[in-house]
Amino acid sequence: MVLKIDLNNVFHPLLQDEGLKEQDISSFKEKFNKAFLNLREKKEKQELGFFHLPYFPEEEIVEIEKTAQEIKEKFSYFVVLGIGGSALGPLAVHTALNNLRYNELPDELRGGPKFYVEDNIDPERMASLFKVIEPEKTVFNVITKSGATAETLSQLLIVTELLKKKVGQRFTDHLIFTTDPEKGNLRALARELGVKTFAIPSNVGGRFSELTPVGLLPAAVTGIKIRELLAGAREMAEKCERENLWENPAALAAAIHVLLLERGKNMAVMMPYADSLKYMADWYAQLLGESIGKKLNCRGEEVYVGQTPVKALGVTDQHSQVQLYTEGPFDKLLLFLEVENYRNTVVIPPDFPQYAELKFLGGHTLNELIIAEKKATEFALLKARRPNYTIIFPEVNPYTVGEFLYFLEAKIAFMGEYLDINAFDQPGVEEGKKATYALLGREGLEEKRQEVLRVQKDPKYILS
Ligand SMILES: O=P(O)(O)OC[C@H]1O[C@H](O)[C@H](O)[C@@H](O)[C@@H]1O
Repeated sequence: MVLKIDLNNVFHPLLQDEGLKEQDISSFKEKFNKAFLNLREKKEKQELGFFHLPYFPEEEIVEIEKTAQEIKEKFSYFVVLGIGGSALGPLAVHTALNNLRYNELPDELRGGPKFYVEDNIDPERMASLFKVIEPEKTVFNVITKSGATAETLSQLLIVTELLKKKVGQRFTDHLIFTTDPEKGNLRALARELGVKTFAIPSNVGGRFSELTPVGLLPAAVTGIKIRELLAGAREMAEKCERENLWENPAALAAAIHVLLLERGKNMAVMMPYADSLKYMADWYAQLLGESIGKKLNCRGEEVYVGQTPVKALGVTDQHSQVQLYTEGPFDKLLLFLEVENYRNTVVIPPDFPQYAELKFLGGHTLNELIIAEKKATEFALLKARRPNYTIIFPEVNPYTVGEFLYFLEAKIAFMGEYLDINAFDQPGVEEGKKATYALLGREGLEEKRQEVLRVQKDPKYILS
């Protein structure tokens, strides 16, 4: 049961000039050959670690499984403290593969402890977490690739104080760190305190790190078969090695994105028709947004390139955003996520004579209805000349999720090459980070603080 990628509605004649022709892909072959060789070289030189993650070392998998088992036996709550690439993957995979009401299930029906991913530092949210967990029965998995993210480290300080109050010097038994093997404050702290720590390979950036302990430990703790996730990723990795553009799913999808971007499709909507895949659109938003949104190309020229990620949910957003997608500006490429076999079937009862007008619904299942609505929306968009493509999950399971994650990561790597940009950095977020530290009074940033404060707000533009 493998993932399928249906590209019909990118090449369909009904799209007229809004779509692509097969010749467009043929004329892209030279770019592909160059990108393919570049990526292969970067892979061989160990510059791009995510390519190697499906082949994660056996001893590390065993260690993750062993730790997960110990956590399940000893703790009732597992809390991830992390943000961006250190939170979106764990949340997306958990939502995809565990029961949608996981935390509400009785203990015997859950795969592990209650699970929370605390990315935002909204004080109301943090305070409310402390109302539902019992710190003495909680393990906090602090995840940060850089080991330096202010939000995550603030959370660490907060939970350390809480734990010290509740369990005294044994507070380190309630912490697990996941961070760079060498660099950053968290690694230094781990050494000093003797906290159990997992490493994120140094050549893997945060948003590409789901198949490292960042995602694998939380997944294993909540009962997800991580070996299946990796096996799915391996199958996709092999496909993304194919040297023929038409047969290489990541390279082909990336070519489609870039060709359509050149024709003004500067927005990329991801619309899963499954609540379980809802947070995949959040994970993908970071992957696409941070990787492809760039001011400079690799030669230092100003290019201001990017494809704005848009998150939607089928069928919910049919009743909210689809009007815009069908009739608004011709600036979007849509990616649907379709599920062939949902893990549950719900029948719409057939015999309610008093509801005569609803007869056409009765006897079907919600499964048929949601699939029909997806196909109908896809058709309506096609008729409105809106290019779209679909990733089909025969079923949402660890194997297909592993394939899916790797496919999108490899697609982004190809897009970066085609566009001649560095898809693996995020210089645009540094200014804001520095300004935050400056406002909080960090040493050595007085000049920055003054600069931020000089940008005065004009009261005439503040209405109340
Ligand atoms: O994992 P961390 O180092 O804590 O980083 C968390 C996030 O921080 C940043 O703002 C970066 O732009 C993201 O790419 C990253 O995922």
